[in-house]
Amino acid sequence: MPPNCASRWSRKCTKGKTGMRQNKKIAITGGIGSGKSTVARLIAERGYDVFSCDLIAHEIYEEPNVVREILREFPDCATNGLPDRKKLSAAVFREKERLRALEKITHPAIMRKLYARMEKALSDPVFAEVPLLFEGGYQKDFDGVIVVLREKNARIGAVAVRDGLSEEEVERRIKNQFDYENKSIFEHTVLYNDGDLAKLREKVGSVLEKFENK
Ligand SMILES: CC(C)(COP(=O)(O)OP(=O)(O)OC[C@H]1O[C@@H](n2cnc3c(N)ncnc32)[C@H](O)[C@@H]1O)[C@@H](O)C(=O)NCCC(=O)NCCS
Ligand SMILES: Nc1ncnc2c1ncn2[C@@H]1O[C@H](COP(=O)(O)OP(=O)(O)OP(=O)(O)O)[C@@H](O)[C@H]1O
Repeated sequence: MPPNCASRWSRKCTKGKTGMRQNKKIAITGGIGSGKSTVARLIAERGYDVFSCDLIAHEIYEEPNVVREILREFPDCATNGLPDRKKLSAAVFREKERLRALEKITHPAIMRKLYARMEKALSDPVFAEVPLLFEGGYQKDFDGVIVVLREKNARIGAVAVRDGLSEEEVERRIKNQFDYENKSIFEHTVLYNDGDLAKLREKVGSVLEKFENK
């Protein structure tokens, strides 16, 4: 089924106070390499609209306002007058304060774009992959949250291979993320990515049933 096709879902969008269509918004989150994008793809395959903050995070580097602010805050991370992702990455993942400064610029721009897209989405529910949901306190803006959990060594190995990073570089990113292993996440829908892709597909099916029947 093509993405954006909501026709097979019997659930109709409800109307809010403004009379505007209101679709239920579900965030997909989890640590680096946990399988968020894979889960997002499996959900999209079933015809739901699914957005990705990772993709939007790349798009905003085309926005003149964002570029200007990043260059002002990180003049040492430019190449040919534009923000250089490699230099930024080397700077921010080593120093929490610099990461917070970058996020202060990027997160509002990312979330603005995401909310605008979700408002226009056709499917109900609509999903969004939001890697830094808890770090940014954005969970309150969603009607539901799916937390994808995967064993740490499997995450590190998969990301190192996928992105050509060293295991130390992956661990550095994990250290800057929400501690899914020690924090209470069990009020949300937890999806354990602890098997092969077929098993994950099955689990995604069960989770979707839960949201369809709510
Ligand atoms: C620092 C940047 C330039 C590094 O770019 P690079 O191309 O090397 O990595 P990329 O963007 O593909 O991210 C790879 C992975 O790193 C992790 N990561 C990215 N940003 C962050 C962050 N702010 N905190 C912790 N982990 C992060 C994510 O798991 C992500 O999937 C870039 O990640 C960035 O602009 N980050 C700030 C925007 C942001 O917070 N993005 C997260 C999605 S909401
Ligand atoms: N159950 C699984 N079986 C085999 N490979 C998997 C499984 N889940 C995820 N992977 C692989 O692990 C890697 C990381 O998964 P994915 O990209 O979905 O994670 P992510 O949480 O979106 O990562 P990031 O935070 O870096 O964006 C990918 O190469 C993916 O194909």
